Amino acid sequence: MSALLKLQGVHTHIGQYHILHGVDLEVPTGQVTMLLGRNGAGKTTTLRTIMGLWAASQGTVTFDGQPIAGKPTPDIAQRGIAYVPENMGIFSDLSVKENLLLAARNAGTAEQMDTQRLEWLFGLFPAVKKFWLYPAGKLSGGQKQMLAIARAMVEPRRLLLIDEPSKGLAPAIVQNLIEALRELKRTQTTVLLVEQNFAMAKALGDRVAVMDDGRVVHHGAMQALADDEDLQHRLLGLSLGAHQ
Ligand SMILES: Nc1ncnc2c1ncn2[C@@H]1O[C@H](COP(=O)(O)OP(=O)(O)OP(=O)(O)O)[C@@H](O)[C@H]1O
Repeated sequence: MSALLKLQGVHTHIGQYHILHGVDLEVPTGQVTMLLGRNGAGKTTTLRTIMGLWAASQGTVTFDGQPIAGKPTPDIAQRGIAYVPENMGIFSDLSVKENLLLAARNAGTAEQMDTQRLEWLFGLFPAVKKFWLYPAGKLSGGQKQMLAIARAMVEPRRLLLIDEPSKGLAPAIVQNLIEALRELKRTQTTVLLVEQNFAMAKALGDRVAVMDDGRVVHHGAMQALADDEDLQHRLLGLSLGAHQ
């Protein structure tokens, strides 16, 4: 399986702090790769470094065979990478429709949005259709996540980076989100998904990379980690049965 995205020996400094210490990571085409690890392990910094929001001080980032480290963020986005940050970047006062329109670079009105694509997104995220004319701020936490992901996908993308979509959501809502992302997975979109919720990771991941202290300390099949409670405990500090 070829890697759509590859990081080799990536170091990132934020000001005087040395945060990433040589990250090696491969994201295979058409699969969901989970990026796990304890708080502060460097997961968000890795996504931001891929997007060019932090500059890698050393190492290479290759997307579709082309080096992208050091390129400006709009250039990286233009190549087909979309980023859904943890705070989602939704405009609360604008309607769901307006939020989507803003993300559609080539559409000035809803009528100009690719209708087939819009229907596809409505199918994946029914809340987006249901609350089309509502202010986005009125949506629940789970619905906002779905809107944020729909925004990232309003134009065809080759790689989605999603940062902890389950954060702060009630378990029933997490379940809805898992269902929606399962649908997305069926479309073979390539996804790199940061998560702390192990149930979500198990439900969605094909591959997994685990970070600790600014490095990837484990990578492999998600199923192998899901089947190995000792390894989960060692890598993630999960107490047995927790987060399941
Ligand atoms: N803007 C910043 N300035 C200084 N240090 C930062 C900054 N952003 C992150 N860090 C530090 O970098 C380290 C990695 O943070 P990062 O957010 O990448 O971790 P994470 O694995 O995503 O964790 P979390 O799940 O808590 O978000 C942490 O020690 C954090 O305090």
